[in-house]
Amino acid sequence: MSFIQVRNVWQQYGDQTVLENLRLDIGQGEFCALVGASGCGKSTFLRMLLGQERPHRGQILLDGKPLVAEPDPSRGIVFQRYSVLPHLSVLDNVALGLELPRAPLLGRLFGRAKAEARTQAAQLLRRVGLDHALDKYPSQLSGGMQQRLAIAQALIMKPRMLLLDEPFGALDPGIRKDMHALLLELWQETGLTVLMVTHDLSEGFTLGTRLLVFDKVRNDPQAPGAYGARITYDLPLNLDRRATREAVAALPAHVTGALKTA
Ligand SMILES: Nc1ncnc2c1ncn2[C@@H]1O[C@H](COP(=O)(O)OP(=O)(O)OP(=O)(O)O)[C@@H](O)[C@H]1O
Repeated sequence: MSFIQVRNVWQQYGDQTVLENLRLDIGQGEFCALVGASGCGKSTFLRMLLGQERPHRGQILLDGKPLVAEPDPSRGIVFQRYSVLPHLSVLDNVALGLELPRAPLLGRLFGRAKAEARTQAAQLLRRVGLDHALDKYPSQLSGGMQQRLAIAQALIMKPRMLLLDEPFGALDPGIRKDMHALLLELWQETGLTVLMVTHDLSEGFTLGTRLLVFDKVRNDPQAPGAYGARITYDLPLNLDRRATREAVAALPAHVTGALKTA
């Protein structure tokens, strides 16, 4: 059974149909790049997967069960900008994700639990290359560093699905390349299912194991809101990389641990 099943999903706001009849199966560990014209509903689709909004019609299933229409730790999201909290340090931005669910009233843990949350956060920040910036504030970070922080913030909850809405759109080409490498490494290591909206087709081709093209094929000038976008192309990509990841995932843990250290 597919991890994500999208069954005849429609979305509309007032009398404007945005998405029509999306049908899609996504397996655990796929990396889907979503492309399409501006305004055709890609972010709307991510918001439905996140549980921020419900489909107007149709259903989304996760592991065969209806998706709960509220944010849930199994789903992490990174936006192009403004994902991180400006008044918290880098370390606190990431540790907060662990603290909030465990201490919902005060929002903070104390003693050993707090130390553990901070140690875990610091380890992940080292993994994304931010170990030298734990006490800095987001405004003191470059764009690339802020996105590393946003990725760490999303990953600390160990989500199964990572949703990325043009995460590298505001970055310089050199920094983008570094971020691509980091994202692929994290994807390879974690078995995450990734859905990434991008306006850069080459980025989609480089990173994705699958390219989903959203397009509005029907248009009625008399009723501009009548039709929405559909997925018009669903192309498999980078099959070698997918196969490599599957082969790595099949190796015993002691071997992969040694590989990572190496
Ligand atoms: N909450 C909302 N209420 C009303 N209309 C909305 C709402 N959210 C999105 N829309 C409309 O739905 C359409 C799709 O928007 P969406 O942001 O999903 O497109 P997109 O493909 O992600 O665009 P872009 O590539 O420019 O980010 C737009 O016309 C937008 O104005």
